[in-house]
Amino acid sequence: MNGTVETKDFQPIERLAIIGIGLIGASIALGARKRGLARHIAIADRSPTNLARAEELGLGDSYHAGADAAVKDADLVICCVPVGASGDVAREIARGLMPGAIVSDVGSVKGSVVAQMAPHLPKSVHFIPGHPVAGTEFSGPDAGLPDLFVKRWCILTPPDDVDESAKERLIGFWTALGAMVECMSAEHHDLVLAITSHVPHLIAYNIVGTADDLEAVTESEVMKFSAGGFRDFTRIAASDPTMWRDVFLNNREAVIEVLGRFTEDLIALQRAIRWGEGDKLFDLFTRTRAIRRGIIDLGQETEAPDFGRGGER
Ligand SMILES: NC(=O)C1=CN([C@@H]2O[C@H](COP(=O)(O)OP(=O)(O)OC[C@H]3O[C@@H](n4cnc5c(N)ncnc54)[C@H](O)[C@@H]3O)[C@@H](O)[C@H]2O)C=CC1
Ligand SMILES: O=C(O)C(=O)Cc1ccc(O)cc1
Repeated sequence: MNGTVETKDFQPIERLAIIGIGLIGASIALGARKRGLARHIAIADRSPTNLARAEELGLGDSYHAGADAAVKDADLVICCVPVGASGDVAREIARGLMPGAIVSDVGSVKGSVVAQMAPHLPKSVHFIPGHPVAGTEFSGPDAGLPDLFVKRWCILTPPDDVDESAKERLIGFWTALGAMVECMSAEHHDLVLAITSHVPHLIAYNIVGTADDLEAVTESEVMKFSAGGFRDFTRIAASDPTMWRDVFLNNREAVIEVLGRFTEDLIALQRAIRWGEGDKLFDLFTRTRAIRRGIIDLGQETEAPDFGRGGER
């Protein structure tokens, strides 16, 4: 366990309930413990194996097979399950929630999570969905990292009539975990993430599948001659199948919109290669190089730790 880090100006949460103790739930638990952000961390998971492992790792203070027991008296509840399970969790916790509690989540899709959860939650709680844009290709409680969110964005999608003090409290929590917070609508989030995360993951799954299906190239050749680009795709394509199945099924519209644009642009590139239009290729590659350099100038590539590789085990 890492030592406690002083976090100024954040009044600790009395009882933090984490529902789903996988990569993200465990990283929140470890990060909150390290920084003294919660007096009691209650953990629930429907997998007895993951719950037992969380207890072995000492991720929390109490462990519950049922989410309803974990949320009792909790002032902050964070749902950290695959997005397709959000509705089930909301239904399960609804009756146990304390009036005035903040209920949030970490799902990679927001519109569908709101549609699944909001109808079940009592009006007496503050529902403020969230998404830390940080992760790795690993899953389960062993994958948790206390500094996963440091210098990473966390997007919140508060409703228009959000209680401002509840919103500030949640922003304070994520900031104390080391994240930078930005608010936007759920719909906008889903479009932005479709292009920056969801479609890139789909491309990785597809190219690794295509390589695996190529009869003329053996699997050992793929492994042996993987140059940098392909290796990066294989890391992404090792991401959790349940989580990513749920992402695509729950962000259908935005993913299909972005895929349509992507396919058109790919066909244009195919044409340029077929007809030897080197200028077109050169112009695009020049434009994309500038985008990468812009990301580095923003400090998002050099300063943030590379958990993708560092966390490999
Ligand atoms: N993996 C990543 O890099 C990132 C994931 N996310 C989002 O975080 C959420 C969790 O992802 P991970 O932590 O990676 O997944 P994970 O697979 O590591 O953990 C999910 C946990 O939820 C539990 N669970 C599933 N259904 C449940 C239910 N109905 N009740 C209680 N527990 C249940 C599972 O047993 C498992 O322990 C997902 O919604 C994902 O979209 C967000 C940012 C990054
Ligand atoms: O491992 C990677 O490269 C990721 O992209 C991690 C990730 C996965 C899902 C998210 O919603 C946010 C971050």
